[in-house]
Amino acid sequence: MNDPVIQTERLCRYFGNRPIVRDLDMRIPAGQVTAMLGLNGAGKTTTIRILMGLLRPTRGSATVFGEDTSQMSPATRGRIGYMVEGHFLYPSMTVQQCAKFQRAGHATWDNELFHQIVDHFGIQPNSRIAEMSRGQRAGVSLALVLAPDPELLVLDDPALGLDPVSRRALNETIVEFAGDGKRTVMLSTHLLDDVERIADRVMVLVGGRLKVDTSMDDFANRVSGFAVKIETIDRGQLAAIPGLIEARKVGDWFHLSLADCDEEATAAIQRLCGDAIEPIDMTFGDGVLAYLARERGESSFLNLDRAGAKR
Ligand SMILES: Nc1ncnc2c1ncn2[C@@H]1O[C@H](COP(=O)(O)OP(=O)(O)OP(=O)(O)O)[C@@H](O)[C@H]1O
Repeated sequence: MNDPVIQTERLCRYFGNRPIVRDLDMRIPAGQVTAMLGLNGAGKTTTIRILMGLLRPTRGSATVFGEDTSQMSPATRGRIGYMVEGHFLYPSMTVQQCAKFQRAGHATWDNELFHQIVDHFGIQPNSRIAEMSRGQRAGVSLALVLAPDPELLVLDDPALGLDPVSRRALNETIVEFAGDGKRTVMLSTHLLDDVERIADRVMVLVGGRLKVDTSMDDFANRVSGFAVKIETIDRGQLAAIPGLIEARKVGDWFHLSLADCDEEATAAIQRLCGDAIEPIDMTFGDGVLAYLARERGESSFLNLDRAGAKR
């Protein structure tokens, strides 16, 4: 098997005495699009900043192209395109000036590619950054990052605040870039629909820990849902269900989401409610939400009916 492009081992990062990234063992294979999901504050940007050599780990290690990220050589850095959250660009520059400024720092620069991407976002090359929409600025940032033809593209929440048309342009550009399987993309995002469209792999960070790291197909096969008819379940009973991700009360039913459901798990559920079990079709979004809602700690006993009645 090929060496992973990104690898972390027991990676930890504290801010003060707060653990933000915890024991992360991550392997990002070459030639795939990997999406990192997680609630606000889960540690996605912190992880990316460590991978880009901008932040040192408190413990553990991170390598990109086999090189320790805290001592990354300029040659390795040159193989990476990194687009930061918020797409910072100098407001007074025009698009062309941005390109001229950026290409001076890169031996490889594909000007035609730069202009194709800019055009795809509906941007005129002589427009000034200060006069652009957020989506257009994202387009310029992406073009600046892709024009040097990086082998690894790292995008931190690239779709933040973009309208649907700009988002589509962004997704199409990412897919096109990764398309031939020679380049690797890692992005953090909150947009589950986009992940389904463009990602090959998904990671879910929960409270700084990696709870999911798998292919999209595997994720769909490994997360299952059941509706069980039972008045109440206590925490002890929930703890006895192996692989339980989340339990939500919906009307007279509890909806249970499970990872890697096996006979033992099914038997544990049957002990609770006999045959009053119905399988639920779980979408990708349902599966991810089960992990994320559990993290927020509000969902285990959420009764949607009651929530509705309060309004
Ligand atoms: N330099 C810093 N000093 C202290 N705390 C920090 C620092 N950088 C990040 N944090 C804290 O670490 C936590 C994780 O932040 P991070 O930006 O990694 O989350 P995230 O998963 O990217 O969130 P979002 O989805 O909102 O972008 C947050 O609580 C944040 O306030």
